[in-house]
Amino acid sequence: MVNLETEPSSPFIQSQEHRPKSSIIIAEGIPLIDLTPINYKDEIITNSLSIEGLVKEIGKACKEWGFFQVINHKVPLDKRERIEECSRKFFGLSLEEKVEVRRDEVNLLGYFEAEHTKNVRDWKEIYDFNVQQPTFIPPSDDEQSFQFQWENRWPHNPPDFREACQEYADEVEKLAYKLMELIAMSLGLVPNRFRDFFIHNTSNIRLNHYPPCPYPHLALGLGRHKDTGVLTVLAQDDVGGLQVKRKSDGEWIQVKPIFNSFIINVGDMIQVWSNDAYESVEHRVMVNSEKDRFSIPFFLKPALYTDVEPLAELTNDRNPPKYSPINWGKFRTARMKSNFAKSNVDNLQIYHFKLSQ
Ligand SMILES: O=C(O)CCC(=O)C(=O)O
Ligand SMILES: [Fe+2]
Repeated sequence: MVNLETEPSSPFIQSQEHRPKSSIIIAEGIPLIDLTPINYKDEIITNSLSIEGLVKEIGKACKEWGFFQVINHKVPLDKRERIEECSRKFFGLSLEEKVEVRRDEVNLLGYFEAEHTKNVRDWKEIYDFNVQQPTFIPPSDDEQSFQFQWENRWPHNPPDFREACQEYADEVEKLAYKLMELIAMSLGLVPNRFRDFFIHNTSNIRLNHYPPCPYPHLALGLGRHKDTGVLTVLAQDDVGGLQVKRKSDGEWIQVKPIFNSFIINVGDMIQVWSNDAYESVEHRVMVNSEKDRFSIPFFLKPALYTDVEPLAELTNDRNPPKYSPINWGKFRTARMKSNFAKSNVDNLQIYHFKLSQ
């Protein structure tokens, strides 16, 4: 095991300003939203009084926090427990077995134990799979001759791993689409405004394992970052450690685990579509010296060929578009290339597409 106290050059060590403080703020926390009013089978939500209230709550949470928690979301608990169990079993395997499905330079799906965020190594191991298979790959153009591969790598153990992952993915994806309808309505758009962007989606699920760390004052499970996609639906266990940067004052606020709830956050692409009405907010994960922590984010992402730009309905002469179009496939490829290696250049961010006003 690495000793961070005696190895000041260890890749895990956060610079002074990014180390977690010993006093943590739990405060009021992010808004808690009850989704009971949405009765989703397959039909699009129809407007009613209770839905109007829900839409307002969601709009306010997206504006003020970029984060909220939901309960009564209809994702069956047994499916969530099944994937959580499979995740524990998979990470409990020997390293030799896990690296059989390890990520490589052309296919970034599978197991990985050496992720860096902002050039500092995270105290965690992960497993990624794509929700839609096969992933639709648009033909490459001259600018982008490099193509990543997108095939899931399923481990043999535990034997029901693949089934548990796919079953859970179906359920959590439905919830994400319902939330996108509510978010569309909160922006004054028709509920299905975003639907077409996801026909060939590149959404993925990540299993995160944060082992106990003897140096929680020096390292982070996951360094500060914003999610690049559209929307994240996160299942965290009861250990806690996720912190969100509060927009009002920049303080790091701990997100209290609530049994059978999901944490939802706005990603960079909603920020662009909404022309900054809803901003993607920084978050990070603290480690602790005693307990393993597990979490499972679902990242809703558009098709690779999507050009993401401020929506026409949300811009006008007084509020002109703040971004030039961002091609999701190119953006993602640039990010994935930079994720792989430690580098000193800042990776591609949406602010690089900001138009000067
Ligand atoms: O583990 C968590 O609570 C958060 C994970 C996260 O932010 C991410 O994987 O992007
Ligand atoms: Fe994140």
